[in-house]
Amino acid sequence: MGLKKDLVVYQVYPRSFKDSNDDGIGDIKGITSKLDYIKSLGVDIIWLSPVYCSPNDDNGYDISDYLNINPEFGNMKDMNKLILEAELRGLKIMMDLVINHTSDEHEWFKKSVANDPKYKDYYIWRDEPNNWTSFFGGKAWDKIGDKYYLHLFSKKQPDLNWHNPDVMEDIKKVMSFWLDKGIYGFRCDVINIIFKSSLENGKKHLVLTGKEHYHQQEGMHKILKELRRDVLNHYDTFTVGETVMVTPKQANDLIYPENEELDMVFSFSHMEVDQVSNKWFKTKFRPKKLMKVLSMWQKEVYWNANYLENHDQPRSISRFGDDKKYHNQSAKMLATLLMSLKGTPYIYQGQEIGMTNGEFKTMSEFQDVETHTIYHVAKKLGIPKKIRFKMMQKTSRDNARTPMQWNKEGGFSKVTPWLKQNPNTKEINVLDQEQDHDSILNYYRKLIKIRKNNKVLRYGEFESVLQTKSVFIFRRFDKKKEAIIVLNMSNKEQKIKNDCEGKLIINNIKKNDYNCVLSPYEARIYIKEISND
Ligand SMILES: O=C(CO)[C@@H](O)[C@H](O)[C@H](O)CO[C@H]1O[C@H](CO)[C@@H](O)[C@H](O)[C@H]1O
Ligand SMILES: [Ca+2]
Repeated sequence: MGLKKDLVVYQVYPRSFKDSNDDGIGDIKGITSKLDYIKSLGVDIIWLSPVYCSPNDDNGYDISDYLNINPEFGNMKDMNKLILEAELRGLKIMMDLVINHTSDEHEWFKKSVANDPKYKDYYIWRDEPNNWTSFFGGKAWDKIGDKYYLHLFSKKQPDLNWHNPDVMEDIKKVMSFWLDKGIYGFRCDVINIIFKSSLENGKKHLVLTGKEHYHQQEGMHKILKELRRDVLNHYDTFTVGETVMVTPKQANDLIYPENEELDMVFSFSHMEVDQVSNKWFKTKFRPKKLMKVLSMWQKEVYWNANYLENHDQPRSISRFGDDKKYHNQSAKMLATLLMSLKGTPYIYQGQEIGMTNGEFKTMSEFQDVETHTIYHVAKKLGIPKKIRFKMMQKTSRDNARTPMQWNKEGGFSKVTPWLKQNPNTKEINVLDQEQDHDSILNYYRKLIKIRKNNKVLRYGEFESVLQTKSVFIFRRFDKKKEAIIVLNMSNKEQKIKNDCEGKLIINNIKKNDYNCVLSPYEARIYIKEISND
């Protein structure tokens, strides 16, 4: 995979990044206007969440035309300019490939409903639904005319029928279209559920009844091999799969080079350390659980796609850190963790300045389809109003989607944004942090530079050294060098047995003496030569 392993990815959620035409919605010209900022972070690839035509039932993850740009975000000319201007700055663009489903307003679905001979089997139709349930809660089937169609997400996101070779051919054309435009690769949305082996009833579960019939099926591997052989291998590409409920073994099956499928996958185990049974039932965060899960994936998986945030998860500082008293220290501690793990690091917009969860006061302030459908399910389950609203405040994906905070006033748009801006933009914003040498933003820049200048942090093996209730120490090593990463993941001072050896190359708390007492959320990286005598 060569140099791909060196690259750092920055995820942009276009709707919330930068509005260039004062309609309160982020757009492509807005992203182009911030390319110098993105470049200044030291990242190499921009992952763009969907910018294709979409009725926005699921904010673009419901695509009605794969070959055209959502007018809310601009047009193809704007997109070509973004690709060109990025290239001029040595930045690559990765698109979101959403091929488990389309929008119900996509031509293919309209023709399928109309029983057009070519398209009638582009989707999954049945006379009677089975008992499968949707990722967004509720049943996974809806009726049009006398037939039911499957939708594992919202009812406006009908699943494509991947048993149909015409679907494969059309998706190959979509991928080639964008690669011919100079796109560097794809983040493949829920790619390990696209092949439904059978439509039998599933074993009943609180969430995702039926998953055994579509999760990680053999047919999926065949599809990925064909897309690799017939499209991706004809270009220099980078692919990462979003693979829900994946195990380390299943991840390796998808990414081992000899399998010719994907370069890496996003797993979810570390995103489930503060919940019971599903993401809506949150529990107290115990750092040791995160240490354990991350260490297991570091040890068992060929190459990891490391992330702590994305557009579907609440902000990491509000989950795993302290977004008040120790905002600066804990954001930097989490940054040190992310950039020191073995694998490709993904930074989500706003994470580099320590953006926190949103400040939603009423359900009407939430825009996310999943938040509203789950709130409805919680109501039907008899969960009291106050509790179910608190659940949404903690778990809603909108926590990650509040407008990017460019300055004290916000700076995302001159008009009221599509989603409530977090008033703490007064304290947490790019402009202030640009000018503050000790800011989270400048700490991320230092970390990314250190990772680029230290091969051991990019390719070194991983070994966990210490995991206590609060302290995580691990090492990265190769034949010549060793890096020791020391993290206090708690808001209390912690003592570690012995002083760390080697040269201290970065730390997040200014002190006179870096001894074996770690301040709250303290982080350190030491590097030392390995002597072979
Ligand atoms: O976050 C999730 C799992 O905990 C789910 O909400 C999410 O639906 C799942 O991970 C799949 O996400 C992807 O596909 C969805 C359907 O396209 C889209 O809503 C998400 O934004 C996307 O990341
Ligand atoms: Ca706009």
